[in-house]
Amino acid sequence: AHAWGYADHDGPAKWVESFPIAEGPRQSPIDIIPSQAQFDSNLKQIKLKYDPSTSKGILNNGHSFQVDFADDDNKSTLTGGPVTGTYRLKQFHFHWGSADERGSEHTIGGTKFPCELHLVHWNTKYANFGEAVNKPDGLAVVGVFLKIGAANPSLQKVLDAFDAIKSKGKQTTFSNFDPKTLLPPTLHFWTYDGSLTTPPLHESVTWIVLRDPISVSPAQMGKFRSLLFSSDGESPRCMVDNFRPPQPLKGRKVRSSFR
Ligand SMILES: NS(=O)(=O)c1ccc(C(=O)NCc2cccc(F)c2F)cc1
Ligand SMILES: [Zn+2]
Repeated sequence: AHAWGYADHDGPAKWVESFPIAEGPRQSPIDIIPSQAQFDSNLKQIKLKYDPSTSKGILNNGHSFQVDFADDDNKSTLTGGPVTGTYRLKQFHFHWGSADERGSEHTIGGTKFPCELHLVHWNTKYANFGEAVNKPDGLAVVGVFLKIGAANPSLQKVLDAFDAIKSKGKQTTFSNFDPKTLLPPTLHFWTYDGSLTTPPLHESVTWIVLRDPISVSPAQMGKFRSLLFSSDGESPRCMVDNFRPPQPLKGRKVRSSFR
């Protein structure tokens, strides 16, 4: 079985054994070097239209936790930015560290953030997520950095559901949540062609990494670290450091929507 994780025995350095694309030409995440990004005046603003009624549930999948959305119509979509057509919101999830000095997947000039939010969207030119997930233009993921500061009330709504999803496989309903409340004040972004940052590492993602972070308090980061990788009955393993380190750029260009 393709059991993978973030420990020494099954972590990012080992993924290539089962997923050779781990050494492919468009792997994610990357280190974004702002001075080497190319401003592209043809990049449109990204338009995120999210309907809170599409939020369904929250699940601990043993690698992270995710909030899932109904994606049977165009109620919650991403358009504009670097993408053509309409991409539907499927889920959002996070990656975080065991301490505030690490946790993000993308880095900015080598700077790591304590946490990174990923809003996952699939291209409606394909029938569904499963069809889109391995196509070169199949997915668009918006990445948002979290920076230590004031407690984030919108994030707190998500964290308040954690008692019901502490261990792997647990899920509960999560209704009427508006992911727009997790976005920073401006949608300036960097964009590049990349991949899923977890196995199967499909090279199917147009990455849209927002320049501005949102806030998270130290106590809220502590709540993230209270989740477990392990399922009930197994010896408890704290869900921390569930991030892949930056991968080689291999000649790719990173474009910016801002000067
Ligand atoms: N961190 S990220 O934003 O790059 C990322 C986003 C989505 C997925 C995912 O959906 N995985 C499960 C999954 C389910 C069905 C089919 C798949 F290929 C698959 F990867 C993995 C990583
Ligand atoms: Zn992710």
